Amino acid sequence: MPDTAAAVVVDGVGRRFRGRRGSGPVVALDGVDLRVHAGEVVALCGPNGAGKTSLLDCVTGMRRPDLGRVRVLGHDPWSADAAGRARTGVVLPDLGLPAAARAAEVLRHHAALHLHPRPVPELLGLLGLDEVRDRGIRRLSTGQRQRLAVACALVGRPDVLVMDEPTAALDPEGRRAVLDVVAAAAAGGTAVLWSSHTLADVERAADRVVVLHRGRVLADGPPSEVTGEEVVRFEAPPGSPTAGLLAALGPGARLEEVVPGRFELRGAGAAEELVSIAAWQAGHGARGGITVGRPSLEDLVLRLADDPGAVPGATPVARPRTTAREPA
Ligand SMILES: Nc1ncnc2c1ncn2[C@@H]1O[C@H](COP(=O)(O)OP(=O)(O)OP(=O)(O)O)[C@@H](O)[C@H]1O
Repeated sequence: MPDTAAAVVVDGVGRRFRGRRGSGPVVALDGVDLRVHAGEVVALCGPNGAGKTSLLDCVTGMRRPDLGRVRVLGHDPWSADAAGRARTGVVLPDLGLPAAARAAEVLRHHAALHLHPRPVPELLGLLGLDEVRDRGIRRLSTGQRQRLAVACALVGRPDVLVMDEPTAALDPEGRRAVLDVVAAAAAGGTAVLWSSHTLADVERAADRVVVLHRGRVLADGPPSEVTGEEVVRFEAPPGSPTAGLLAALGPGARLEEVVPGRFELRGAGAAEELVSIAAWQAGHGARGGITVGRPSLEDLVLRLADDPGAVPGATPVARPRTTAREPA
C-alpha cells in the first residue's frame, strides 16, 4: 500500500522548463518519489543541476509540478491557504530578509505570525546571534544572515522544515549550531527536508539521504547504505592474473583492476580477505599498501556525473575489467 501518512509525500513528480530557442525542454525532475516522515531528517544531494531546488520548490508550493502529486501534511502545497503554509518553515538560498530591519526585529516579526512561537531570545542564543541581535540585516555577514533565516523558519514550531543549502556559507561552529537546532526540531516531531553540498554535514545529521541526478532519484537510504560497501584497495604489477586470488576469496567477492596496477575488492567480508590478498601480492612480487575504506558521500557525488552506476541501486553500468566469483 502506498505510504500516504508521511508529512511530505512526493509521487511521480515531473517538472520541465522551456529550453533555449531551438532546443528541447529542460527536464528538471523526471518521476521523483519521496517520503519524509514526522521526526525524520532527509538530505537531498546531487551534483549542480540535479533538480534539488526544483524539487524543494514543488514541496514548498512555490512551483507546481507538471506531472505527479505533492502533499505536505495531507494538502497540496500549491493551493494551501495561509494557515497551511504557516506549518512549513522554509529557508531559501536568497533568504529574503529585509535589508533595513534589525536581526531581532525580523525574528520577532516572524514570531508574531504564529500562535505559539518559540521565544526569540532562545533561538538567537542557540544560533549564536546574541551579539548581533540589534544589528541591521545589511550589516550582517552572509553566515549570520543564514543563521537568522534558519531561526525565522523555526520560530513558528513548524511541522515541516524545508531548507535549500542552509549551511552553505557557515563556519564550522555555525554549521554545528544549525544542525543541532534542526536535530532538536526533528526530535520534537518536525519532518526535515534539506538540500546540501556539504556532504560531511549530511553524513553526520541526516537519517536518510536521497541522491538526485538529472532529475531522478538514484538512491534513497541511510547515508552509510547509500555510500555503499567496504572497498579494499591494493597494488600489484599491472595485469597480474587474478584467477588464483578470486579462487581464494569468499562468495560474492568482486575484484576490479581500476587502473593498471591498482586493484579494488568489494563484496561481503571483503575486509576479512587481507591475508589472501597479501599472499597473492607476494606471489606477484608486490607487498603492502592495502587500505580498507568505505566511499564517502563526496566520492559518490563526484563519480555521479559520468557514472550513475556508482550508486548502489542505480542503473548498473558495464565494468569491462571486473571479474567476479560466483556466490556458492
Ligand atoms: N527557470 C529555469 N529555466 C530553465 N531551466 C531551469 C530553470 N530552473 C532550473 N532549470 C534547470 O533545471 C535543472 C535543475 O535545476 P535545479 O536548480 O533544480 O538543480 P539543483 O540540483 O538545485 O542545482 P544546484 O546544486 O546547482 O543548486 C537544471 O538543468 C537547471 O538548469
